[in-house]
Amino acid sequence: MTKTGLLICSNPFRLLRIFPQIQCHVQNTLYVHFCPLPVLDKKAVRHRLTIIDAYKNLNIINVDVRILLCGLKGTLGSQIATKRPVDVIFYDDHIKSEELDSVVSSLSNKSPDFKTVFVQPNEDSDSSIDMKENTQYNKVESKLFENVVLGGTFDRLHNGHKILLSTAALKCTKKLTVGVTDIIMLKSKKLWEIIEPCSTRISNVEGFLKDIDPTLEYDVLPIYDIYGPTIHDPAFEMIILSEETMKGGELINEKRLNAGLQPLEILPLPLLEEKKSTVDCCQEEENKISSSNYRMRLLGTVLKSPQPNTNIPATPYVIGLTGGIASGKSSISNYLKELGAYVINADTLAHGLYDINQPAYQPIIDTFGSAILNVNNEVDRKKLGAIVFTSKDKLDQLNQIMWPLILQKIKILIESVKDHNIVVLEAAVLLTANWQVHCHEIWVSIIPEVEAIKRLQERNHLSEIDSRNRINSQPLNSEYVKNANVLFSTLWSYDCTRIQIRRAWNNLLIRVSKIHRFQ
Ligand SMILES: CC(C)(COP(=O)(O)OP(=O)(O)OC[C@H]1O[C@@H](n2cnc3c(N)ncnc32)[C@H](O)[C@@H]1O)[C@@H](O)C(=O)NCCC(=O)NCCS
Ligand SMILES: Nc1ncnc2c1ncn2[C@@H]1O[C@H](COP(=O)(O)OP(=O)(O)OP(=O)(O)O)[C@@H](O)[C@H]1O
Repeated sequence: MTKTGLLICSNPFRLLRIFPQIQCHVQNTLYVHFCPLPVLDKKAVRHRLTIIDAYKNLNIINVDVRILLCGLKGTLGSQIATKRPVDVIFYDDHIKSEELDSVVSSLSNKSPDFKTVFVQPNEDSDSSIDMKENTQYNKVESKLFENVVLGGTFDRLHNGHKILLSTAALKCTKKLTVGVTDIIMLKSKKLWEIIEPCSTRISNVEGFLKDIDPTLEYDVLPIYDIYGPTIHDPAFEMIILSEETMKGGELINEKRLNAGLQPLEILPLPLLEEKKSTVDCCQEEENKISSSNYRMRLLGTVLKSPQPNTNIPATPYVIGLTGGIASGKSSISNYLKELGAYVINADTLAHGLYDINQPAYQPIIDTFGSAILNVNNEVDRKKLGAIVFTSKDKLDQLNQIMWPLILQKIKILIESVKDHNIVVLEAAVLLTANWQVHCHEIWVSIIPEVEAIKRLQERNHLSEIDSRNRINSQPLNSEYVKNANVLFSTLWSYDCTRIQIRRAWNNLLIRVSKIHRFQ
């Protein structure tokens, strides 16, 4: 298995018959270079369109495919400068030996021990229509523009993004501007908390573009509204949009006209559909290839590797499960219990401490007065909640009494666990109380604030204001996510929650068994 491959292909229409032959030999990146095609004839235009079909059908390979544009554009200069060093050069049976030699010598970034490997397409027939021409794209005429612009979020660059960017680069002859949405524009998106930082997305877009076509000038910049620079710059001539963002294109042109600028020519591209797998995939995923689907698939996986915690015993392995109010922690720990974990619930421990004769009883009366008792002289948690969730000082006072007592109970319980390897410590206050130091890893559940309010109104019969007060007494989702080794969201169906938990549990068992093997 090699990290990076370069496939020299004689004809874009043969790609799909060649890919299966080489996918098992490449681990990370596969560059594709087409031997130069005649420029500006009808066939060349069709070949350009084939890029769309190629990326569309390449989901089968789990590698980062990058189709180099120099062969298609006829702009091959003296060098093919890939960002990553090429370990293997594959070439098909129509590539002449002098063409192979020419590409090998013009490839500037090769591993010292690179190899060349001949690939025979899958079947013997020499059909050149392996990828059916997509009539949808035949409307795209061959007109080229000096200055092209497009925008997007570009989280975790996928084939849909690659089509947009490649089409823009193919239509462009001088400067390509890409607006990348800043995080402030994204807070209504699904799982926005794990969208890559804007700087990472910018550098990924720039890196991809420079890789596929180093001959153009690029300006990849953050944007803070849907317009970015499009409404001020007279130089822009064309904008590439996906079907979903057509409305944005119309708004841009309205503003341009109002500012006395030429409207942009609009090239809309259809969204790429994605076939859903029936296992290990939430049915709520979107039918198109999308970054939100990618983010959903990260739920239950390790987002950040846990660092060994040598301050606590290796066994039992303690997972701190936390997240905002009503984020589904109890549902998650119930399922983890079914899977074999020992669950400690900090809320339940706290409740027990309020009983008459238990250590919190008297300090609570001393601090909050006997008005918080009910007719049976028991602590009325509803009354206490109404006081502490509307006053930060009061909540701090309660925490100062309760947290050391709860922690004492937690430690005793963890020490007493004999017949379980994995303990789940469920606590909304895990991070604020600094109890993560008693855990080996942190698992976090998040839901959007509107959903938390809805659940608190339904489950706890709280008013919207009381719900907000409770939410505001806890860290923001983004704060929880920063600390998460594994992330869940219970925003969708119970089935979807279970898929995430099974994924996390299966991975956890592998991690834990490795740790125990090395002891
Ligand atoms: C204030 C109290 C009496 C309200 O009791 P009530 O039965 O209405 O709520 P319950 O205990 O089930 O808590 C529900 C949720 O409120 C949130 N919450 C509870 N305590 C806190 C706190 N100190 N800070 C922030 N959020 C909290 C959590 O999301 C919790 O899951 C109770 O929550 C409490 O004793 N809190 C202080 C002790 C504590 O920190 N417990 C939480 C351990 S995770
Ligand atoms: N897909 C889902 N997975 C889990 N819980 C869900 C889901 N959909 C809705 N819920 C509901 O969300 C509510 C909150 O769940 P749960 O009680 O597990 O949250 P919690 O984080 O433990 O709350 P608290 O912070 O109050 O202890 C419950 O009423 C639960 O039924």
